[in-house]
Amino acid sequence: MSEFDYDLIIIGAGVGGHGAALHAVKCGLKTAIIEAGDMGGTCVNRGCIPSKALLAASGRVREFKDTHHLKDLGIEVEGVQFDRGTIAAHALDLVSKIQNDLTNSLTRLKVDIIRGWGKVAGKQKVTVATDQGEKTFTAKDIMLCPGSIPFVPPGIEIDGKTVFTSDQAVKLESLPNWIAIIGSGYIGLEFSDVYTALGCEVTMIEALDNLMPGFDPEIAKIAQRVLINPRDIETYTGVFATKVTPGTPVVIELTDAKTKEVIEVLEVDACLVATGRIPATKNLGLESLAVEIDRRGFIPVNDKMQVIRDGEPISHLWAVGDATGKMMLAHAASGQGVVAVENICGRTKEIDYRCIPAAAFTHPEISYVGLTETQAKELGQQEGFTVATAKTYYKGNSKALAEGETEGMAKIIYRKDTGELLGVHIIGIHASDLIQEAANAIAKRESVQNLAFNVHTHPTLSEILDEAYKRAQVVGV
Ligand SMILES: Cc1cc2nc3c(=O)[nH]c(=O)nc-3n(C[C@H](O)[C@H](O)[C@H](O)COP(=O)(O)OP(=O)(O)OC[C@H]3O[C@@H](n4cnc5c(N)ncnc54)[C@H](O)[C@@H]3O)c2cc1C
Ligand SMILES: NC(=O)c1ccc[n+]([C@@H]2O[C@H](COP(=O)([O-])OP(=O)(O)OC[C@H]3O[C@@H](n4cnc5c(N)ncnc54)[C@H](O)[C@@H]3O)[C@@H](O)[C@H]2O)c1
Repeated sequence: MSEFDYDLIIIGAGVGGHGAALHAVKCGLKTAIIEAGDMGGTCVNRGCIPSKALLAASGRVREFKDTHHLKDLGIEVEGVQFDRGTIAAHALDLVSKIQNDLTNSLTRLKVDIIRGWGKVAGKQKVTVATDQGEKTFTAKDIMLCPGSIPFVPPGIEIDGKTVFTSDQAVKLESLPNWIAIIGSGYIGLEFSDVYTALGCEVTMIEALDNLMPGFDPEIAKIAQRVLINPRDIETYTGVFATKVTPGTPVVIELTDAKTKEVIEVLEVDACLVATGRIPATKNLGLESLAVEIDRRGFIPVNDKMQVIRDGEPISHLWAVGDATGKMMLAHAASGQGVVAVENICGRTKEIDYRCIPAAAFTHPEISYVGLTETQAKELGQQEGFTVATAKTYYKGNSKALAEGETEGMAKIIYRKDTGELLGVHIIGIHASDLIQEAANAIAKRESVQNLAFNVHTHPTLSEILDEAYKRAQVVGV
């Protein structure tokens, strides 16, 4: 008989907590998961799932509206009709299905689901504020997976109707004629894709000097040409939205990032605030173990996912997911969860962020894995190697030509001496699927010259990467 109620208690049933719980059961750990809100967290309820459902429907509308493209394939479609409410319902139904599947997968595996607000209450102890009062549980190990919430800059007022974050946008309650989107990151980009496909006019406001600052600059340039310029999108860069007042109209004060002077006041029908996310690490009881969150509120962890205090791991305390601030992605969260459980079971494992891919599910898509060219060059300077790149284009690929979808590029970044693949960046149709091959290669630290021996199916888009590996020139071997 164990001295603890559980081997593992997980706080937060988002994808991080869920991934960890499934792996814990597989490893024979008696596991409980605590959730105060919706089972499945952000990804299932307010993130990946509903946004991809909206992108799927709006992407089809965009396709059917592209009469020139269809005509080239010999197809004529007259007048595309869509129903906003049904598109919104498709997203909502999918959320409900996946939420149920996720909850059932836990109950089937006999993971105890405890509903309420969980807090660390000292070493190997948690309390939960349930509907029946506070309960205390002990566990050999505790894993924190509280996730993140939208960041709303000061001066911006959210009313949830005319000024909102992605939490409300995924419900697609209206299609404003003119919507301002603040931020040109993942959420800004994906929602500009949805809104423009469904006929809304978009004004995109980005504080930094370039749109999509998180992406490789060459890819961002193509993205601007393909995803922004031909669409009903007006853009501001180097400009902060310093004051946003909800209402009819929504009033937005724009301030130059350098001069700090108000340069314009916009009046629009609605405003989506997509300015990043912050960790949900308040009221978690971290002080009971003297854990100090960092300046931005993230829980400090090492690559084994142990929580760090004064540079040293705290025994039996783990954290994964958005709250660790490493890579705010669903699959990164569950990958971290698996790593933590492996270490809990005594098998040393470290997370390898280099091989975790990311994708924006726009039409066409953008994806990447590993280092950017700048990061690779910095590493090269530190470690004494030269970096090279090779690029291939969708317009040279038979499958892309057959589809009539020739906008796009793949760029590979590698060590010129050993050929080790360091990073891959893709824009074009199915970029989110194509990146996985590169992620697997980087995980094994494979070289481009070996990757070039892999035979790819013809005619497929995968030949875009095949061609890039073959074009790469390695001098050291
Ligand atoms: C619009 C949008 C689209 C996205 N699209 C993608 C995508 O396509 N691909 C992708 O990889 N990522 C995407 N993401 C990011 C992804 O949703 C997150 O990276 C992921 O949800 C993080 O998982 P998590 O488990 O760390 O946290 P969360 O999913 O935020 O889950 C944390 C859970 O913990 C609960 N909780 C918090 N504190 C407590 C407490 N003290 N007690 C009890 N319960 C608590 C919360 O209620 C929540 O349910 C998207 C995000 C957004 C907003
Ligand atoms: N497909 C996906 O994987 C996916 C999709 C959506 C969200 N996400 C995750 O959700 C997180 C949040 O997404 P996001 O798009 O909100 O954040 P982001 O960090 O990707 O982009 C935010 C952008 O807003 C800009 N910004 C910040 N404050 C501003 C202001 N006051 N005025 C103008 N611009 C401002 C920033 O410079 C940045 O470019 C991301 O980190 C991402 O990991 C992932």
